[in-house]
Amino acid sequence: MIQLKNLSKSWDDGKTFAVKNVSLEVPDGKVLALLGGSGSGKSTTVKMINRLIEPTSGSILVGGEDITHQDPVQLRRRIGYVFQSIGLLPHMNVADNVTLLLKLQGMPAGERAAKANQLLDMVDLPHETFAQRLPSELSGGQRQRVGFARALAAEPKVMLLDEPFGALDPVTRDTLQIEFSRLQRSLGLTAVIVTHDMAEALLLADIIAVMNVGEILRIGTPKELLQNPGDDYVAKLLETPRRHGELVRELSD
Ligand SMILES: Nc1ncnc2c1ncn2[C@@H]1O[C@H](COP(=O)(O)OP(=O)(O)OP(=O)(O)O)[C@@H](O)[C@H]1O
Repeated sequence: MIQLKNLSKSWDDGKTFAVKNVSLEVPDGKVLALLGGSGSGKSTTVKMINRLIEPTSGSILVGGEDITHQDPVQLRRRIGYVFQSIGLLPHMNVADNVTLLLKLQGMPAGERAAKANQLLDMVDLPHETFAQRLPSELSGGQRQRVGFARALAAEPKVMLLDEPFGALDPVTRDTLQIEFSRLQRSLGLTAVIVTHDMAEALLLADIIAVMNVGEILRIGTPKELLQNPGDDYVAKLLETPRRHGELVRELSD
């Protein structure tokens, strides 16, 4: 569903590369986690898939079509995008935020309201309670749910998620991760999720691509990485969730 071929991005005429020669594939209905430290090129990679950033070289195919020459606005209607700061419009209520894109596409108000209700219920924000609220009247986790509902409004097949759970407390994060997995599977979404948290990648992804200084160090299923990290940095990233798991097990014995 998503194919990146030798994708690179340089901001300074090839002196340094934010993303260098990245090739990967995400099959239909699967989740790929882009994992790595700060500045490793994760966000830049994701933003090239919906053309928020133009690649320096390489190609991107979505659903078999090269998207590098597609109209960015049309493209972004087909690709849901969820990011940490969410970007809800503060003066607009939740229902209008969720269906803003559909309004721009000309959907009549009545239909839009029904769609907003359906989307809010889907992300576990009962519309009777939440549809008319302003973003400032929501918790961080609730706001992130609105972000998901908005990304799902145009019924995309592909979702890009840039650290969607990063700013949430651990319990809310855990709940939203589980709900995201449920929605992703039931809707058959193909997704790329950016994270710096190995535990999150292990839990959510079918494929994990570990990035460092713009390049992919290692790509494989969670099981493949756990069985054979294949690289010191990858082994180090796997250490923390492993140690936490062992510690909790010891304490509960
Ligand atoms: N507009 C820009 N101009 C110049 N350099 C940029 C620009 N945007 C990003 N970079 C550089 O590209 C590199 C990769 O940035 P990117 O945001 O993709 O990293 P990241 O892995 O998503 O990091 P984080 O986890 O901190 O969000 C960084 O060194 C960054 O400074």
